[in-house]
Parts: sequence; C-alpha cells; structure tokens
Amino acid sequence: MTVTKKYSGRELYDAIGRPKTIVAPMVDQSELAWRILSRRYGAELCYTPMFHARLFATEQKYRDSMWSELDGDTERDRPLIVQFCANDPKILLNAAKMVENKCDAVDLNLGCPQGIAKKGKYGSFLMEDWDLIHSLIRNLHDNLNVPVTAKIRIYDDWEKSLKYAKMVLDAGAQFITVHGRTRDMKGQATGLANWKIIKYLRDNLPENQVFFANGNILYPADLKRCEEETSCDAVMSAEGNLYNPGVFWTKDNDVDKQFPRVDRILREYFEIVKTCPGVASRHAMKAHFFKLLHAFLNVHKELRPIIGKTSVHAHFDEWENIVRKVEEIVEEIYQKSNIEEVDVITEGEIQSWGGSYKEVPYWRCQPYFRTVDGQKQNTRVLKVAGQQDVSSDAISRPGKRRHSLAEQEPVKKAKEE
Ligand SMILES: Cc1cc2nc3c(=O)[nH]c(=O)nc-3n(C[C@H](O)[C@H](O)[C@H](O)COP(=O)(O)O)c2cc1C
Repeated sequence: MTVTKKYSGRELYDAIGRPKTIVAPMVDQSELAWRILSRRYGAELCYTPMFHARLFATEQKYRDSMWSELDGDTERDRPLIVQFCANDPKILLNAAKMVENKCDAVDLNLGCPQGIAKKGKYGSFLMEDWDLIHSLIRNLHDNLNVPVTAKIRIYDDWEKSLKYAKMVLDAGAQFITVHGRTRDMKGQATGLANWKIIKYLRDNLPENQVFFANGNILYPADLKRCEEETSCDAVMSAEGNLYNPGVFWTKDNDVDKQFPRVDRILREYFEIVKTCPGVASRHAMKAHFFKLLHAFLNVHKELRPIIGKTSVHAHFDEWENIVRKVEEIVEEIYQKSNIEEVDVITEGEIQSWGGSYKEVPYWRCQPYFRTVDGQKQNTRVLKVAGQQDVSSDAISRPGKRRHSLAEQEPVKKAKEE
C-alpha cells in the first residue's frame, strides 16, 4: 500500500513543535518512565530504545517486554520516535506497522557497533551494504503511515560520510541524526564525537533537511554550543541525559532543574515508574538508580550494595526504602551544612572539548567523568563537598568516558539473533 499523504521531514518537525532537545534511543534506558521524566526536564522529543525488528514482529513476549499500552500515549509520551534494528525490509515493515499509530516516526538504527550487531548484520554493520540500507528505508517510506528517520555513525572519510548520508536521505529518511563517531569508536576507544564532520555534513546536505547532532553533551550549555557549531536543528543526548535529566533544561538557569537534587529526582522518577504499565520501566529501574546517584554513591558507598542486590522484581516497598534513605541523607546534609556556601554551581576551567567544567555538589545530578587512570571518579565534586582536593589534570576529557552500557546493553537484548 502506498501512502498518499504523509509529512515530509520539515512538516513533521513543525508538527511536533520544532523540538530542540532529544532523548537518544538507548537500549533498556530510554523506556517510558525515563521519557516521561526527561520530558519534565526539558526533553522535547524522545526516541524509544532500539527494538529488534524480527523479535518485535514475531514474538509477543518480546513485544510485551518492550512496549505497553501507554507507550506513545498522546498525553504523556509524544512526540515519540520508535527505533528498530533490522536487516530485512519486510520484517522491518511488519514491526513498524505495529507501532505506526502510536508514534510520530520510525527510526532505523544504523549505529549499533556491537559484536552481536556484526554477527546479526544490523546497526553500524549495515554500513557495508548501502543497497540493503536503501531498501530498508525505502520500504518504510513507501508503506508506513508515518515518516521514517535514520540515525547514523560516520566514516573516517568525510566524503564517504557525505555520500552515505545522501544515500540515506535519498532512500526516504525524513530526519537524519548524525552521531559524530565512527563504528570503531566504542569501548576504550570511544573518544570525542567530531562536531566538525557533523557541521560538514549539515552544510552539504539540502538546507531544508531536518538534521540532529549527537555526541559530547555534558551540560545544558553544551546544547547551544553544539547547535551553533553544527547548525543542527536539534541536539540529541544519551549519557548526559542518563546521569542528569536536567541536561536538557535551558529555559533558565534554575539549579534545581539543571542539576536536580538526587533525593528529589529519585523520588520523582520512582513515582513515575509506579504509574507505568508493562515491564520495561521496572527493568530499567536499577540502572537508572545507579546513574542518577552516581556521584552520590561515590560518597555514600554503603548504598551501593543495597541497590545492587535489590531485584528489579522486588516489591516497590524495597525500592521505597532506598528512596527514603537517600531522602534522609540529603535532608541531613542540608540540616548540617551551611548550604548557602557550598551548594553553588561554579564554572571550572575550559576543558579541551570546548565546554566549561562545573563544580556540582555530589547530592545533585551531574555528568559522569572518568579520570585518566580510570580509578577515581568525580573527584572535583568531592572537592566541592570539602572532602578531597585534586588537580584538574586528574579529570579526563569526556572522550575518555567509556560508553560501557552503550556497548553492552544491546548485546544483552539482542542475543537471540
Ligand atoms: C545506555 C545506552 C544505550 C544505547 N542504546 C542505543 C540504541 O538503542 N540505539 C541507538 O541508536 N543508540 C544507542 N546508544 C547510543 C546513543 O544513542 C548515542 O548515539 C551515543 O551514546 C552518543 O551520544 P552521547 O555522547 O550523548 O552519549 C546507546 C547509548 C547508551 C549510553
């Protein structure tokens, strides 16, 4: 069936309110509850985690584990783009048809760099087979009621990257997201995303093309910097959003929105999880607790094993105890300390990626930095809390971060392939 009228990219972008801030597709992490929370903190468009098209199309159990009746809900979960990995146009279409009335577009994952994606031939391992990519996108473009979009990685070769992006658009992709890393930039070799090539692609694609940039967002201020440096329509964040949902808050400099207190955000998130049907939001909960509390747990280490051993299937009361404990600890911090003096977000030195480092108290959400030696983390934050002082040299560039989850989670989910 050929669809007679559906939005072009620019029409769709306008129709969904010209979003500027985007929650990236993240396996096990951009599920319904997280999206609802992120939207409250400034995310204007969200992607689902990558769903495996064949499993989604053929296995009810898999589908139920990924998708609930509230996903794509017009009140709470839009605008929404559903992402699939696939290598068979018919199967992809079958999967996409199942969600086409519950989302604003369907995205093809062309970025997963995992070994499992290599084995199953999907994600970034389709980069060797442009004909297949073309037919995957074209078939959706011709037959789906909603537009198709694509998220790509780059090649080392800028010209090849440009030809590649043009091919993806020629096939029918209406939005293109460029993650400014090559397929080999993963694990220890993740490195910095290259905004210059993102800009190069932007400049050499049709002016009207809806274009999103992805990579290296740590602070709200990085969003504007990225937009200016790449001329993109909107900026997508994955890790920055996971460690601090406030990363998308740009309306004002409200510290409570940009760097939320961990006790408050944890409570807010937990209450949202309780309202979400299906299992995906529950399954993702433990990982979200750890990330939201990352800096906090470096100080209150005693909570780590408690969270670690609490099952995602445990009664909510067990999780409630953890949330309460965090609330008590932060309450105590505010009672004991002269918070006026320490609870200040100050600008640090300019880092080599171009942004400025901020000193954020450990009881507030903040980006995750790994140190050069991989041993100590968030040492600057501890310094603010008066517990430790270290040289700024101990802080690595964001490029030293390892996207361990980015690399591992898709393996877990897609291992049936
Ligand atoms: C936990 C996690 C899961 C991810 N899962 C997906 C995914 O399902 N689909 C996808 O296209 N990219 C996935 N990615 C990659 C991100 O969407 C993003 O392209 C990458 O992390 C770079 O953005 P960042 O620098 O803001 O983290 C994942 C990343 C993380 C951290």
